[in-house]
Amino acid sequence: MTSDSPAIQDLAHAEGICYGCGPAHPTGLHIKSHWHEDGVHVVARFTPSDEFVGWPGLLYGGLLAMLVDCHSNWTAMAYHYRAQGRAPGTLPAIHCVTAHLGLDYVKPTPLGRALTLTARVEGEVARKTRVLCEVHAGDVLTARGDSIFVQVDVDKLGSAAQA
Ligand SMILES: CCCCCCCCCCCC(=O)SCCNC(=O)CCNC(=O)[C@H](O)C(C)(C)COP(=O)(O)OP(=O)(O)OC[C@H]1O[C@@H](n2cnc3c(N)ncnc32)[C@H](O)[C@@H]1OP(=O)(O)O
Repeated sequence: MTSDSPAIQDLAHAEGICYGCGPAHPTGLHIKSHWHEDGVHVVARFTPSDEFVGWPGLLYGGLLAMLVDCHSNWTAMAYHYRAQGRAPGTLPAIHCVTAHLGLDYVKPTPLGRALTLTARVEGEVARKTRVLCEVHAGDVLTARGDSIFVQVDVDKLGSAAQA
């Protein structure tokens, strides 16, 4: 993993204020996604602190959904940039939103341990893109995502919310 290079979020949308992945959110999670050296997967690491507790010692499932949502979405966007033969941060910017978030909780996810999220596009990258994501705590697979992300014209998102 090329984690010493800038994250896709920092390259593509440094001013982003998404709670999960926006680099500019003052108190957000600041999820950072990087291409794996295999050129197929996009990887993020996150160590949940005790405030995100569900059952004692275990991660709250909603937080896990946030991690999978944001990382999978950035995986979709990274594939879009690559399919167009250009780097994140080049114009025009590419934006996707979650249409469907699918998540299986496979094993309890511990607090205080580094989680590794490994995602890839399944099938073709297109306006509607399917992303598979696995969450591991050490060697243990704790969650599996299967989600759909749709490319949008971001200028229309705000007006849609006010309609
Ligand atoms: C500044 C920016 C920073 C960007 C910084 C990044 C921030 C990251 C944020 C993390 C991600 C989020 O949480 S985003 C926030 C949560 N998501 C949202 O608010 C999205 C709300 N939903 C929508 O706006 C809309 O439903 C859309 C855009 C998803 C789709 O509407 P549309 O544009 O009219 O397109 P539509 O024709 O209906 O659908 C396109 C294709 O997707 C399929 N499709 C649509 N919905 C679904 C669905 N639930 N499950 C499966 N497939 C679906 C359709 O069948 C179709 O397939 P086919 O016929 O073509 O085969």
